[in-house]
This record gives sequence, structure tokens and C-alpha cells, in this order.
Amino acid sequence: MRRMHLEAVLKSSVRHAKPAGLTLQYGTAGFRTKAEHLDHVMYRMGLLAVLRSKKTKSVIGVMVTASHNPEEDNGVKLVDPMGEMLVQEWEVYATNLANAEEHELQTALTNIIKEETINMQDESCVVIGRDTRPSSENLSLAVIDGVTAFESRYQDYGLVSTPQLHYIVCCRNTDGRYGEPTVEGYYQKLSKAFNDLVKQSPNSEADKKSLSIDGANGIGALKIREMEQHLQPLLSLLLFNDGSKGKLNHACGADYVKVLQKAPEGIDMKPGERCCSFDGDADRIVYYYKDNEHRFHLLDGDKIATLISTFIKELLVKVDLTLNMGVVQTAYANGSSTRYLEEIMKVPVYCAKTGVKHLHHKAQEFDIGVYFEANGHGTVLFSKRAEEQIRQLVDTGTSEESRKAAQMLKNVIDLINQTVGDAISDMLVIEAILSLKGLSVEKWDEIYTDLPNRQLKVKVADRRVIETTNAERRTIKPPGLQENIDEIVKKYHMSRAFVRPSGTEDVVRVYAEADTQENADALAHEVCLAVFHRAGGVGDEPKPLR
Ligand SMILES: CC(=O)N[C@H]1[C@@H](OP(=O)(O)O)O[C@H](CO)[C@@H](O)[C@@H]1O
Ligand SMILES: [Mg+2]
Repeated sequence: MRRMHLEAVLKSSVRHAKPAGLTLQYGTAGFRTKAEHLDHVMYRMGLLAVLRSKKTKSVIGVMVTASHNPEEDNGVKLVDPMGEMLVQEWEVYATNLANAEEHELQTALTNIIKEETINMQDESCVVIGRDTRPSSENLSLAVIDGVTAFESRYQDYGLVSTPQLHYIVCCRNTDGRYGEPTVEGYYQKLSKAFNDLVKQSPNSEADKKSLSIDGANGIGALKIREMEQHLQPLLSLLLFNDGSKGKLNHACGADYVKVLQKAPEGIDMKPGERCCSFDGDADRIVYYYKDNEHRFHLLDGDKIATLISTFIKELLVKVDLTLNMGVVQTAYANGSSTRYLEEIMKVPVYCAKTGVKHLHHKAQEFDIGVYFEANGHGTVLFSKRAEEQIRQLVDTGTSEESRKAAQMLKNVIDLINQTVGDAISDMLVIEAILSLKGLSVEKWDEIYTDLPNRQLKVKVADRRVIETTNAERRTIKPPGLQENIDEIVKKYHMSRAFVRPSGTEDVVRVYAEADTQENADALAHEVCLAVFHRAGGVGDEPKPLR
């Protein structure tokens, strides 16, 4: 490392001192904790982004957000050259850097540079984005301080959704082939693909119902407002929880709706009308509606994956292309969705560990890989081969029908944000499919019926005592826990349950499914007790739900 660089680093590091003793881990989605503990982490992630940029000879992204966490929290994640999450091998560098005490920082940096044989003379560029949290602006300035300490180039994109930053990184590293590397370029690309798609809809006039969006009082609301003008008058959007009064993610947003299986506050729901919720950084989406009896119905990531993969499969038949398509889920996927995809749709389904990076990785193995977490985070990946074949058929398809189907697939490719799950992009794909197929939200919901399920959390002294295997569906530690869960599960009908330590919160998550909601709740509670007693629960024993 050149002396000058190092001196600059050590000098500016003093302004971003690490609270002694604080340790954090680069988890499922980067670092996340109370915002006041993150200044030094941001500065150091600025440094790491520069090293990653030099190493990959590409533009690297840094996003300041804590997604669905409460407003007081914040976090940071790095974006790799093609818009993917930071490669796993570098997560340990991120953790080491974040946890190095002041006097260890130099060694931590030198180690990475040596290990990765980074040439500090190489060019570098970092792009930065942030969500709407009150703490985000200052924290992004800390990132910039880190970036400039290494004399790197950077561009601050300011307020953007997480998927917009992923899109921008991908555009910057592909000479604009993926699109114009600006937020405006993103709107142009997506809205053109969407408008072209729905133009082909025989039902464009038929379903005049509007879509109500819960913006979680976050960045998604802001960005929908900007995008809206590109979409009019094809889609009528009603925006709620737009951040003008409510608190970010408070009693609203995709996570709230999915976990509590109820409508967010602040939204005006009319029977039969489509509603959707974004999360705090707009990379997740879930749909829902209430029926004429005012019962709430949730259409989560599993229902979205089913809708999209069915649509794509039908188009593939029309264009007569033999491309292999697979759906990737996690253990949280509702059993009914897996059964429907495998048995009715005859689509191969795979189970990956929780966290988008695992699903994304698996989905890359297919010509067309559809992946969604049940919570609504997901996208579709098209291999280069698939994309080329589809684009070719737009002109060379043997019949009018096949050319039209190829055109639709091409529009889907352009509409979907292939870099990462994206609430806005997914929403437009869903809206286009519903319009093209003339499907109401009720009809979409009827494709299969979810098994009643419950997700709970247990507080334990150290969640790392739980180790899992088989894509997190079974525990191997602590001893006896899995056997205990197996015994409990046997007592219920159509039942399934698993536990795993969360990667973003200091809790153990419990998931249970059974034939009735009452049984799913009782099963979840019994499993919570097993975790509490066998994995060092703290505080009061978990109480039954009713
Ligand atoms: C059950 C669940 O929804 N888990 C979420 C949550 O991870 P945990 O490791 O379960 O805390 O946050 C992740 C990041 O947003 C997301 O990828 C994941 O799906
Ligand atoms: Mg998110």
C-alpha cells in the first residue's frame, strides 16, 4: 500500500472511531444494527468497496439501508459488479474490518490487500445510495469519507431504492447494455417494457380497478411517485403510507403484512381490489385483498413465483423453445406452493438457504431461474443463451403467435430487474400478467390454497448454539432438539416445522404449518417451547397464541 494512502486512512479514521468492544457480523443482508453504532462500519465499508473495486476492476455499490427493520436501525450492503450481493468470500473481510479496533485497522487492510493481491495503483469507482431513514444521509457521508481516504472516484446517487442501486451498478459495468445507469434510465427501461407488454393485453380496458400501494413510509413510496408519470394512464396507482406522516415500517410494509398476515394500517381497502406492500428499501413486495366478507387474503412470494413461472412456461410452449426452467424457494415456502409447482405445473423446485444470495446462486443454474422468498423478495434470471434465443424469435418466429409470445418474453426480460428482487419491477410484472391473462386478484389467489402457517421468534442467550442442515430444514445442534421437533410435528396433520437462527435479528425463528390455523399456531408454540428449553431461552417461557 502506498504510504500516502495509508496515512490518509489513518487520519480520517479518527473521525469515525469504532466504539471499543463492539462486534458485528456481515449477515444475511450486510450489517444491521442501531444507527448510532454504525458510523465506523460505514467508513470502513467505503474502504472495502474501494478494495473490491480495484480487485474486480469494476464499479462497486454501497447501499445504506436496514430494509424492513425499525426506523432507528440502519445498515449497509455492498453490491458486486453485475449487481449481485457481495461475493461470500469477501463477507469475512467485511466482518474483520468492521470489528478491528482502531490500532488493528492498518493490519486488517493490509491483510486484504495481500491476500487478494490488490494493486493499489489500479483505478476504482464506488457508487453510493441510501434509503429515507433520518440517519442515512450522515452514514452515507461516512461511506464517502472512506472512499475518498483511498482517493477513489465515486458517485453519490442519493435517495434510491436498493434495487435501483443494484441496477445502476450493473449498467455501469456493462457499458450501458443493461440500461442507462441513472434512476431516470431505470424508469425509462421498465416503463417502456411495461407499456409494450400491456399494450398486447386484450383486457387493457376491462379491468379498470386500481392498485393500492402501501409504500411502508419509505423510499419505495418516493420512487413510485417519480415513476408514476411514466406509466399513466395504463395503470392507476393509489399510494398510501407515502412517508408524509407515518413512521418507516411502523404497522405497515411487506414484512408486517407477511408475518402478521394482516393488512397494514393507513390503507383504504375495498373488497376485491388489489393491494400491495413494499418493504423499507423496496426490494420486497407482497399482494393482498379482502373479500366480500372482509376476510383478508395474502398473496406472498410463493404465489408471485407461481404466477410468474406459469406465465413464462405458457409463453415458452408458444415459442416452442426447450429452455429449462426451475423455481428456487426456501424452507419458508408454503407446502401448497411447492406441491402445486411440482405436481400440477411440473416445474422442478429447489430449496435454498434463507437469504437472497443463496437463491440467486441456485437460480443461475437454469436457462430461466425463478426465485422468491416467501416474504416477497425475488426475481427471474434469464441465461445469456435464453435471452439470445428469445430475442431472435421476435423476428424469426415461425408463426404470428410465436413471434408475439417471443415479444412478450422479451418485454418480461426487460421489465424484470435481474440483478435482485425489486418491488417496483415485480409489481409491474405482476400487473402486466394479470392484465394479459385477464386474472382478478381472487382468481390468482385460487390457483392453490395456502396451508395455514405461523412464524414466531424465540429469544435465546446465544442463537449460534443452533446449527442446521438440509437447507435449514433440520437442526444438528443442540443435541436432542430435532428429535423433539420431530415428535411434536407427528402429533399434527399435514404438518411441518423447522427452526433456524436469524441472520438479521438476535432471535431464533420458528416456522410451522398444519391443517388448520389453530393447529399451526399450537405446533409453532410447542416448537418454541422446545427451542426455549433446549437452546437456552431467556426471559419468560413462550406463551400460547390463544
Ligand atoms: C424468514 C424471513 O423472512 N427471513 C428474512 C430475514 O432473514 P433472517 O435471516 O431470517 O433474519 O431477512 C433477510 C434479509 O432481508 C431475508 O432475506 C430473509 O428472508
Ligand atoms: Mg428489503
